Amino acid sequence: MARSLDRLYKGFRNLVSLSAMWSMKHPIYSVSSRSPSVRSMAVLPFSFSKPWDFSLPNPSWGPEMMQLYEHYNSMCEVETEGEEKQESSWKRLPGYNRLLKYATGGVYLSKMIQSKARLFTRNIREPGAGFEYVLFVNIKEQKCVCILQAGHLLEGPPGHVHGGAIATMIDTVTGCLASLSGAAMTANLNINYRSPIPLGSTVVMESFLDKKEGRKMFVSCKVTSPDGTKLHTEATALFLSINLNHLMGR
Ligand SMILES: CCCCCCCCCCCCCC(=O)SCCNC(=O)CCNC(=O)[C@H](O)C(C)(C)COP(=O)(O)OP(=O)(O)OC[C@H]1O[C@@H](n2cnc3c(N)ncnc32)[C@H](O)[C@@H]1OP(=O)(O)O
Repeated sequence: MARSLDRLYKGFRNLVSLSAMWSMKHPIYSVSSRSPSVRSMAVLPFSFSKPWDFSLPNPSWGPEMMQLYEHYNSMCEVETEGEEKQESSWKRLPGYNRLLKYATGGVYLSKMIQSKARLFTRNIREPGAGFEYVLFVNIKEQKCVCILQAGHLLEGPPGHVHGGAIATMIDTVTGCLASLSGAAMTANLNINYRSPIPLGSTVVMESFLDKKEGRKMFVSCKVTSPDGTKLHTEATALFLSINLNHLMGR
């Protein structure tokens, strides 16, 4: 069973990298209209064969989100050094609302794969209402950047983002970085909230792998305004790499 779980995790990672390669080969459509039909029209040809990728632009994205997206997405393109073409160390990660939808694993996985289960950060269907975000990873530098536009359903203090929603995103970004080389779970998360994040605004979340000691990964995260002048939140986290049997309670 351990082998089938490992295959499942590898399958998921392959899906991630294939989709990332696919998205690099097919330029993202430009968002010039605010009409909600723009996204559905543009995505339609692929929606039957591919799961919906939430980390592509949609009409709810404001100019700051689009600008940041284009900036980081351009870094994912192939780098040219003289005549030599080199693969960029930046990758955009596609975002799906289910991790295990396409997995097969028989009876052992039936406990984990529930048809109604959805990834917490991707379960609000209305574009712009919840977490609009894209993750970019740099494997060489062990760094993860997330651009986030926080929607109106994430309110905590009036007009501002809920601290739990910020924590959720920090866990997601640091968790993504910690999981690059295999499954990992959050053991500890420390957060300092420095300045409130207005609803509807866009922020940049940068996460670094500070130290690795055996199974322990010490990761930090900083949330700032797009130009980096305003610090919103700082966090440190401890992740432990796990064998996927851990999720089966074995
Ligand atoms: C998973 C699939 C991922 C797919 C990727 C999609 C990305 C999606 C992004 C979403 C991502 C979202 C991510 C999420 O939301 S993950 C969901 C939130 N996290 C959890 O639910 C985790 C619950 N806890 C556990 O399962 C276990 O406690 C873990 C696995 C963490 C450790 O239990 P395990 O039995 O394995 O280890 P151990 O107890 O022998 O300890 C080993 C060592 O670690 C040290 N230690 C342990 N705990 C702490 C602590 N709190 N502070 C300081 N140190 C701690 C301990 O002292 C020892 O050190 P030493 O004595 O050896 O020196």
